[in-house]
Amino acid sequence: MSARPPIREADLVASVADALQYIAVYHPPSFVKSLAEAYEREASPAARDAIRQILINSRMAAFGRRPICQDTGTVNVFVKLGLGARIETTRPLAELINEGVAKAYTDPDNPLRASIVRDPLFGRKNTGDNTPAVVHFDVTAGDALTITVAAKGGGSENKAKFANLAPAASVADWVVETVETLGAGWCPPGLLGIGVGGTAEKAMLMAKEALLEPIDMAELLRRGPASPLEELRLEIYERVNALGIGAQGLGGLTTVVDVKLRSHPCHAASKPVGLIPQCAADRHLTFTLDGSGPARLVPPDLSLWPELDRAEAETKARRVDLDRLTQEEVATWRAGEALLLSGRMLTGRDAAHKRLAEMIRRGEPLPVDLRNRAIYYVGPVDAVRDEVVGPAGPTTSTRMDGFTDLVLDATGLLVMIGKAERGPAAIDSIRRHGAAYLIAVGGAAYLVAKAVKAARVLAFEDLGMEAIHEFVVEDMPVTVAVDTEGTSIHRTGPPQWRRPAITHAGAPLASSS
Ligand SMILES: O=C(O)C[C@H](O)C(=O)O
Repeated sequence: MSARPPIREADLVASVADALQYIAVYHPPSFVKSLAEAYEREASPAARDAIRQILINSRMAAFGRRPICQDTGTVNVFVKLGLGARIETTRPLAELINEGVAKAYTDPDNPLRASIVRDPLFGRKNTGDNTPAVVHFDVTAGDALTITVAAKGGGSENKAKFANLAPAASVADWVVETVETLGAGWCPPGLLGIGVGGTAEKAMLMAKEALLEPIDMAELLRRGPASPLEELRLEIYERVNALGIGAQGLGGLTTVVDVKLRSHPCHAASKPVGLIPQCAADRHLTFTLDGSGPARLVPPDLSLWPELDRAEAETKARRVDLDRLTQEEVATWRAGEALLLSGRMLTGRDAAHKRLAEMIRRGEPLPVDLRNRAIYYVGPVDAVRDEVVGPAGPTTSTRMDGFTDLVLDATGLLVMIGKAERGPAAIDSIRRHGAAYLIAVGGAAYLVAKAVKAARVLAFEDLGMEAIHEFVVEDMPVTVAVDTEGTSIHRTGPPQWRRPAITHAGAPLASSS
């Protein structure tokens, strides 16, 4: 039998690029199925509407071949290199992988947002092509090269946690207590990846790798646990969902659709635990190269995506004209109320806020007038073809909390739009200023972008996706998250849906290891 031909450099680069393009637009079918089931089960109207938007968005992204989320992620790559694999190259493997990443993210047919900044400490300048990826290598037996690519959103990655527990401490207790502190910035409903054992870095790596396993919680619930590890997965799944956090932290039945857990031997004195949440933009794919050509990626069966429409939710929503916004009108909005926004809004997120705050502190005139305006915390994907803007879902507002009082004081800004909860100081400032905070659904970026009818950059163009834009929107769906009285939906929603945790067999859950 003749030996296999070597893996060609070009095939490797093309396969990485194709896989990243693929996962940017197609949710894994197992995620869509679980989310559709969660939608059917959901009893909380606010959470149900959020899940509906995520599912509609997922279908639009799959059919329109545009990113599910504006945050097209940090590229995580897991390489399993068979000892006998031959690659026809003189270049380092990571360099080839990064060439594939750059090719995917700058694809003119479907450009993905570049989110990576070169230097995390100083300058924070965007690299422009989303490189470099974070690459992990594992040398295995055999002669194949297996690569898993994942695109991990910043909001969920920001909520990763690690603890070195006492050997007798309960992992389930720690996970449940920790998830309760995470807020909604990780865009639930999603998954939890948990790694137990090894060392600190091993536990975190296992948590990340666990997220790449197929979703099988429905199957596990049906057949019951077959091992202590599966029992623990079930316990955590039931207890986390019993917290009532729900989709987008609005309060509801489903916070996680699955809990993935890996373990590894560890020191007798230790019990390292890594926890990494996965947002609703679950994106990963594995392919194998054996020298026979590039990976052949078959599009999923799109009939799996449920066909839902927004009509029902939108007929109940209050219409708001952003061009005639007054403090009196904003004061009539109540936390939890659904709004449809039309008119002009400004955009600005982390880097723009930092710059605005520096200008305010130096007493310099600002490049935009924020008085009585709304600002949307967003970093959109670049537009293609007839689009006004690419996918443009909200970013985590909590990161803007530190600027809120200063900006509200100095500018007369009236409305902020983002996702997830605001902290106590920001809520207090919103109340004192008679302002309001609204949320769009994180993970519904393409759907939100369809409400944007015109877009232009107004200031800080050098910040790229973080520049200040002006959007003209029509019927953009949002929910009042903090009203002028300081009532926060993220504080009032989840307690209403909190319930005692029961086992899959219906018995009350006592905590285990
Ligand atoms: O960067 C973004 O667009 C969003 C970010 O992933 C977030 O969830 O806050």
